[in-house]
Amino acid sequence: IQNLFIWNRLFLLVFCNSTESLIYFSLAVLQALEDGLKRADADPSVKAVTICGENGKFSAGADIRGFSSPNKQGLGLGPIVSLIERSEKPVVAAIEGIALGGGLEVTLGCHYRIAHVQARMGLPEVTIGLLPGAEGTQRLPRLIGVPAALDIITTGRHISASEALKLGLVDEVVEENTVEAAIRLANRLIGQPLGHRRLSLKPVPKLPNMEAFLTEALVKVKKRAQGCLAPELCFQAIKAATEQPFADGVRKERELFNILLTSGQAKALQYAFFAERAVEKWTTPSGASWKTASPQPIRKAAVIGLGTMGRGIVTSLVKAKIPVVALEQDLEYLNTGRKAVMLLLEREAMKMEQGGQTLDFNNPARLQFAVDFDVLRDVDLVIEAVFENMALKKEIFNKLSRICKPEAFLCTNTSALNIDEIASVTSRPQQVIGTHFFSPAHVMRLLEIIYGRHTSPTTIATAMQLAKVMKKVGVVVGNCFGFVGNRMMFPYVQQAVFLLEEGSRPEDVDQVLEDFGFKIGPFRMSDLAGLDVGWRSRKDQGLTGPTLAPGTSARQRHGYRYSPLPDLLCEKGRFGQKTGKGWYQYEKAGGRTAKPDPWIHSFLSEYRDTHQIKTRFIDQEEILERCLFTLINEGFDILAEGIASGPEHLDVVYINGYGWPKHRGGPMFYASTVGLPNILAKLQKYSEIHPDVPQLRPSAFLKKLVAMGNPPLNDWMSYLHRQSNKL
Ligand SMILES: CCCCCCC/C=C/C(=O)SCCNC(=O)CCNC(=O)[C@H](O)C(C)(C)COP(=O)(O)OP(=O)(O)OC[C@H]1O[C@@H](n2cnc3c(N)ncnc32)[C@H](O)[C@@H]1OP(=O)(O)O
Repeated sequence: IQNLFIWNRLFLLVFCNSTESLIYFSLAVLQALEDGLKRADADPSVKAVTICGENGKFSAGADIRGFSSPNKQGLGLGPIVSLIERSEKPVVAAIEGIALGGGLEVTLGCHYRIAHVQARMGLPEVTIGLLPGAEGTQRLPRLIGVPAALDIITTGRHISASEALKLGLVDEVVEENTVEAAIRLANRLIGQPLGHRRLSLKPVPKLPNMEAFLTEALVKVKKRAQGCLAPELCFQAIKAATEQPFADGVRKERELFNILLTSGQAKALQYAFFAERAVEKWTTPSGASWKTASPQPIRKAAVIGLGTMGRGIVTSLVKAKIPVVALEQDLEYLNTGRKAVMLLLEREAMKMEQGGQTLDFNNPARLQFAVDFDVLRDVDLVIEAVFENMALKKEIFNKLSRICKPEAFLCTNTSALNIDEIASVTSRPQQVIGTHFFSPAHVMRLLEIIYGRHTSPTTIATAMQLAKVMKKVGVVVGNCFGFVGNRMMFPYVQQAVFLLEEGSRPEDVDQVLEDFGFKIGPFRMSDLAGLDVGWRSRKDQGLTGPTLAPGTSARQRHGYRYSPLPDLLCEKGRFGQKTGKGWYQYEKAGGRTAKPDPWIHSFLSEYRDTHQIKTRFIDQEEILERCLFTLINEGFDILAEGIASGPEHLDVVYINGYGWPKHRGGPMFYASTVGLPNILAKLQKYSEIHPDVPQLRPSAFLKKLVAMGNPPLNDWMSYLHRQSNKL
């Protein structure tokens, strides 16, 4: 390649056992980049430079692990980007695969950018609690303007090559070999002036109403951030670009970057990034994992029940391009379900069209509706999503076991029911598995995958593969009441209700938890989900309703504290949003705006009078600690019982399914930041005050970890194994 200096073999990280490579900067890569540029500059035979990645991928940016190491890798990238920009020889970036974070910032130093049509670009630093700290917050607004730069930097979203071209982020999009196209362009550029292509020398394009635009944008950014610091600091860095010369803007960017780098939020978000990837590598206590099991292909699936969950699941399968049969019990239910599914799919198709994609769902080979179980004979996998009722589920599974082909997998969408009991009525318990979707199922990313006593590794692998194809985060967990998510949620909600008995109001409790970062507090959540759901479950468990033994104390069950408050609300027809009244009042049945309800306030004070409970002021600290620490305490029991194979699993469940603020890393990560001795001490304190609440009694595993000196989260599970070995 005569007059060109081809930058190649720079970024290489071989991952998994595939031949693909994902590239991110290490110190060695930075050094090589700097040395090479200097050599290219000094060598008169080099007339132009092309920078590309290897194996069809440009760069995934800096090594995220490097940010938490004392020797912070990637920090020297800004000066190298400047060095590229200053080069007297034209430098062209050939973007293939991905150019993310520092990878994209390198291309902003280049004088021209060519992207392959399938390339994706972005500055996702905000998602790991940082900002584009290699001068990206100063160059991008100069290239594509403030509104587009703000959007890309504060959301961290990936953009396609065609969007990048429209925005002016790249100069050309090619379908053929990108590196060759870049070399051709570089050849044409030799000897041409480059000054106008150096972004640091350009002004930020003016807006007629920049000040007003920025004021409004900040409000939006803050609202979306929900307590996360990085989006606001990204905003500040871009604002600096609009107000200050390039060099001062870079100084400001560095200052803001350092604030973020040393913040707990960046650590939490980076932990969450790796936690999500760690749960993909599932294992079970018996040693099953990807290494021991291969997923089976799912060429056709079925969904039984077209209620809220079934509709979302069908939509997810269609989006994943898996042919699906949707089944209902009769034509009336089928028609209602069909209309609802088609509406969801139309909305999804519209959203996808905006991103240049299509969704084919009007083809009967892709989506079929039926009432007859016989159509299930040839499906590879069934997801049952009927009403949460054991007898009904068992009846369906028994039927499925007789009708479906022997190799078909049978999944149940349940939030708490026993997988083994459901599997027991089939002739293939090894192919029965729980798939707990979260509502709305076509939106929520979490999929709890619950193996029973007889579930085979192949079935787990197939369910995990299905999650991946549906672009969901599958988390493999063991079988127990409520599995991981709901089991941890029970003590949290229970404490919230106990706090009402003692003196709080629903809006006080919600406010504290929303200030902590939850999307919605427990009472708003309960109103949204419907209070009748829990009521039905408590009736099934004999905790309330006609099966309750006469003479049972109103506030005790099985010798422990019980609050009948949610049951009393249901008896009054207050089911939440759907009836227009619950813990809050709404403008109408189905309304969404929660308003504190004076009726609830007087109902609570009458309740306290009836039960001779002295109303007391409960401060924010107590609300937060009692709700969160009982949830975390349950998490330690779950780990000790082997229901989940590590704390990351619990954290991924909570971040993706329960609105836990990601910038706090998940409940178990949060526990590690609060310090286990502190959590233990508080649980001990509250447990002494409320001895009739077993959920406040510290878990033996938590006590063990404190006794072992509060080890880091990564080491927790090793203490558990040591403990079991001794036993
Ligand atoms: C004065 C201050 C100056 C500061 C200068 C700062 C300069 C630059 C900062 C940055 O660049 S920050 C990093 C920005 N980049 C990202 O956030 C990208 C993160 N990665 C992804 O989004 C995805 O991994 C992907 C690149 C889109 C690929 O997705 P895919 O689904 O194909 O694979 P994964 O399973 O996600 O990843 C495979 C494997 O690779 C690991 N990995 C990916 N990216 C990084 C990274 N940037 N650093 C470290 N490790 C990375 C990922 O964890 C997986 O590892 P394993 O689980 O297989 O071990």
